[in-house]
Amino acid sequence: MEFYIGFDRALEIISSQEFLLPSEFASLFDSYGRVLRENLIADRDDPPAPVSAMDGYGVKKEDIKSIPAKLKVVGEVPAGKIPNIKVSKGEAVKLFTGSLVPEGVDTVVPVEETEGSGEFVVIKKSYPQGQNVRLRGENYKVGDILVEEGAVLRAPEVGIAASIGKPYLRVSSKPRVGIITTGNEILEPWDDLDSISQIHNTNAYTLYSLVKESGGEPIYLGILKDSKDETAERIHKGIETCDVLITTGGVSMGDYDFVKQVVKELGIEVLFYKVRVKPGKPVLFGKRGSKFFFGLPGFPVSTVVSFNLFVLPLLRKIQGARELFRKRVKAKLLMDFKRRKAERREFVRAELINKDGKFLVKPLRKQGSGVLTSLVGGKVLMMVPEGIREIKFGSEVEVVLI
Ligand SMILES: Nc1nc2c(c(=O)[nH]1)N[C@H]1C(S)=C(S)[C@@H](COP(=O)(O)OP(=O)(O)OC[C@H]3O[C@@H](n4cnc5c(N)ncnc54)[C@H](O)[C@@H]3O)O[C@H]1N2
Ligand code: MOO
Repeated sequence: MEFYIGFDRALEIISSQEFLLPSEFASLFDSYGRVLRENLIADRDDPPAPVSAMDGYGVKKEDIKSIPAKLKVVGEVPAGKIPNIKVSKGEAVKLFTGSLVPEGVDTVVPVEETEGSGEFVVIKKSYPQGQNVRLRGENYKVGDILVEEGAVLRAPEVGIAASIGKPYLRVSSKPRVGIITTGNEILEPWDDLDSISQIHNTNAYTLYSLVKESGGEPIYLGILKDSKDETAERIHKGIETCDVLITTGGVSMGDYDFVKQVVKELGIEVLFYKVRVKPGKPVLFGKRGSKFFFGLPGFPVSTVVSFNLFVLPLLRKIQGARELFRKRVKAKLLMDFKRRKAERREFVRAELINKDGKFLVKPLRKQGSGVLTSLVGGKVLMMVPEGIREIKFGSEVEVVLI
C-alpha cells in the first residue's frame, strides 16, 4: 500500500488499472454520458446537396448587384422536395429553410429583405454570392470520423449519431457503482431529525448524481451505522454485486472508523490510502480482482471533490474513455491568495468568470469541507500546487472544471 502520496502519483495508479468493461448496444435514448466504443463515421455528405439556410428567395448574385431588383418568381421548392425548377437570369425561386437549392441559384435573400409576392418579387438588399446557401458537406463529408471511439457521449455526439442514422450505438456497459454512506448521525432526507446531533444524508445523493453523470449505474446500498460487523457485511455484499463500491465517511482517525479495517479483512488490496490534496486527504483506493473500492471522506465537499479527482477517472478508464480527467483551463487570479500550510495540493472552490473570452477566477471565502453551499451554481476548483503559500493577484492559475 502507498501512503499519503502526491496527487499525480494517485492519478498514475488509477489510470494504470487495466480492467475494461464489456461493450453493448445502447439506444440513442440511453446513451447520454456513456463512453462510445466504436467510431462514428459519416455515411454521406451533410448536407447532401446545397440547401437554403433562410426562408426567402433564391437568386443569382449578378441579378441583385444593383438594388432594388425586380425578379420574376418561377416557383417554389418546399423543404423535403427535389427541385424541378431551373432559375435563369432575371428570375427568383421561393425557398424555405432546409429547401434544396435549385440549379441556377447561388444566393438566398431572406424574405424580410424582399417585397411583394406572387408573380414578381422586389429584392431590397444586396448579399454576397453564396450567402444563406449551406454547401454540400458543410457539416461533414462521407467517410469522415465524426466521433472517435472512447469519446464521452454528450448531446452533440448523440445528435451526430442520430444524423448518420444510428439508432443504436456500441457503448461501454454501465459500471455498476454501489454507494454506501456511514455514520450514526446520518438519516435519510425523508426522515425527521429529532435531535441537533442528527443530519440528513447528503453524500448518497451527490454521489448518485455524479455516478449517473459519469455513465455508471448507481446502486444505493443505504446508510451504515458505526458497527464493525454491519460494515463488514455490507461492504462484502457491495463488492460482490458491483464493479465499483464507494463508501463515504469512516476513513479518518476516529475511533469508529471501521472502513479501513474491514476493507483489509475482506481481502481488498489497498493500493493507496491518503493523498496530499485538500479537500479529500483521507481517500482510500483498493481493488479485489476486477472490482474496485473507494473509501471517500465523509465531509460533503470532500466527497464531491474526491469523486471528481479520483473516482471519475477510474470510471472513465474501465469504460474505455480516451480522456480520463476533468477539463482544466488557465485563468487569471482576481485577488491575492494566501494559505498557512502548503503541504497539500489544494483545490480551492472558486467562481469562474469569462470576460471577453479570457477566464478570470475568484476564490470563494468559505472553504470548509462541510460547506457544500460553496459548490452550488456551477463552481470550479482552482489548483494551488504543493509548496505554494501565496499567489499574487493577476497570476495565471490552473482551474479544474467540475
Ligand atoms: N485527528 C484527525 N481528524 C481528522 C483528520 C485527520 O487527519 N486527523 N482528517 C480530517 C479530514 S481532512 C477529513 S476530510 C475528515 C474525513 O473524515 P471521515 O471520512 O472519517 O468522515 P466522517 O468523520 O464520517 O464525517 C466527516 C463529516 O462529514 C459528515 N458526514 C459524513 N457522512 C455524511 C453524509 N452522508 N451526509 C452528510 N454529511 C456527512 C459527518 O457528520 C462529519 O461532520 O476527517 C477529518 N478529521
Ligand atoms: O481532506 Mo479533508 O477532505 O480537508 O476535508
